Amino acid sequence: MTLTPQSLARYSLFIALWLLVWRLSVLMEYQPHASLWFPPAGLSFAAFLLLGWRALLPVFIASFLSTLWMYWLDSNIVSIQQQMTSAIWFGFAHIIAYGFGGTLCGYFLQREQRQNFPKQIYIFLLFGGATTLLATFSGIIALHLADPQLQINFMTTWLPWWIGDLAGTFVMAPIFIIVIMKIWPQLTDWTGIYQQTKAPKVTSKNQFVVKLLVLQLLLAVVMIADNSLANPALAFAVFFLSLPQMWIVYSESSWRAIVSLALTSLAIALWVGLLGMSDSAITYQFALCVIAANAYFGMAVPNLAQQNQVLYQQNITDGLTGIITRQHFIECTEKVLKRQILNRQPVSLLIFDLDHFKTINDTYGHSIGDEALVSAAQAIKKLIREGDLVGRFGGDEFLVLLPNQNLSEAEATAQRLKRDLPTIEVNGLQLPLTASFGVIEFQAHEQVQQALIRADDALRRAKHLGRNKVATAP
Ligand SMILES: Nc1nc2c(ncn2[C@@H]2O[C@H](COP(=O)(O)OP(=O)(O)OP(=O)(O)O)[C@@H](O)[C@H]2O)c(=O)[nH]1
Repeated sequence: MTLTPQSLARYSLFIALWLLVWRLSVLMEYQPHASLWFPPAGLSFAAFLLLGWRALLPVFIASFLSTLWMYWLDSNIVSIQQQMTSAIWFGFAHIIAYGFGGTLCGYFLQREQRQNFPKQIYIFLLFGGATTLLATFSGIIALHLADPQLQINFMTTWLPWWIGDLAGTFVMAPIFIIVIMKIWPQLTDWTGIYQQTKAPKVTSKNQFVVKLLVLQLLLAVVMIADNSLANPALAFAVFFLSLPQMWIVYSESSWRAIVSLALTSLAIALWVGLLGMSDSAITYQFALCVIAANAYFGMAVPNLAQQNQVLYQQNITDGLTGIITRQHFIECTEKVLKRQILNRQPVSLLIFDLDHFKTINDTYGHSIGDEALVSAAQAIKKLIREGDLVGRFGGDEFLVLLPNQNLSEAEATAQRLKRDLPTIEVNGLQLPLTASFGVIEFQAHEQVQQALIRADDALRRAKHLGRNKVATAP
């Protein structure tokens, strides 16, 4: 790693941000060694996730300085040597857990990029949960090593510690990932994760603010009720927050959903601090983690819907010619038939096959053959009416559905298409395409498959008649 003035400035900015976030968290300490909400955990996790081992030193320095800052804020006088020892132990405990968990999480997330968004979410949640748990244990061990005289009740310490780190990581790491990408814009590999989580439709800022207000109002009602009515079960009403949060997830961009989660988590911490509700703090933080995890899975839904749409389009479109596939043509035909039967209108079907197409392939090569197929499909698309349908039957055979045309009208259409088939240019030579056509009109209650068989018979007759002909079936 070469340290340029620019990278030095970036690392310094990161350390300053870490300390600022840390200061905000310790304001919400509700139990010795446990912040109600510990966003620096999210920042360290995000840093290792994106920067890998390059985050080791800056995270260590930030954690080291925060311990010294804590001693400075604390009125207890502790020797400088003791302060340094604690700072080193805490720094190590922090970087071991977050370095290991965050870097591994980053590795697995990058492997999954652009492929499976729900899988990326559970990788994030799994590693986030395990890393914060590891950080809790390594932190408590560091606490003991830093001052063996300190009486720590492990059983009452680990859960509030873990849940604070967990909330800080689950809720804040996604925001910090974006912040870190702003500090290190060259981390472009990661922008894909956010691009693919964009909701298809984004509402106005005002609508978003209204949703945020509803969320905050509901939180205020729960908090005040929990504080004023002597019923501990009321704290569980905080799970209702998942309703407005999911409303935001489904109707806003992922960025807004993430911002809303961060604001809610900050508001919960502030309310608990303001009303002195440390007894229910854990319930609120657990609820927040569950709401955040749900919200991330919810974000995958618009993304999956978009992917589905793309797959559906690929499924119904012929890759070469861009017209619809045989299967989709049949499905559309079934729908048209139902409508036309109701309206008592005729429907006709053409099937045509390019003449001596094999010779084109054999003489000029498959790419010229492909070009001929594309030209034929595009030309037919232009020659038919808006309500007509053209599809590829397979190979060099095409289908055209003609609603509101009876057999003689459809025959005339086939003659017109035959006449106007395109000419392709090969090595400066003009090569006119010709085709043979089979035409039928749907009979009452006739199934599409039966109609296709009749049209194919007519096509074969057109071929036998010498090609470049139109044959009809009665
Ligand atoms: N280039 C290209 N060729 C294809 C494609 N699909 C099928 N073919 C070829 O199209 C040819 C179809 O030939 P046929 O319809 O059996 O016969 P033909 O030479 O057109 O003769 P007639 O239909 O009897 O006039 C075969 O040589 C296939 O290999 C494709 O997507 N691209």
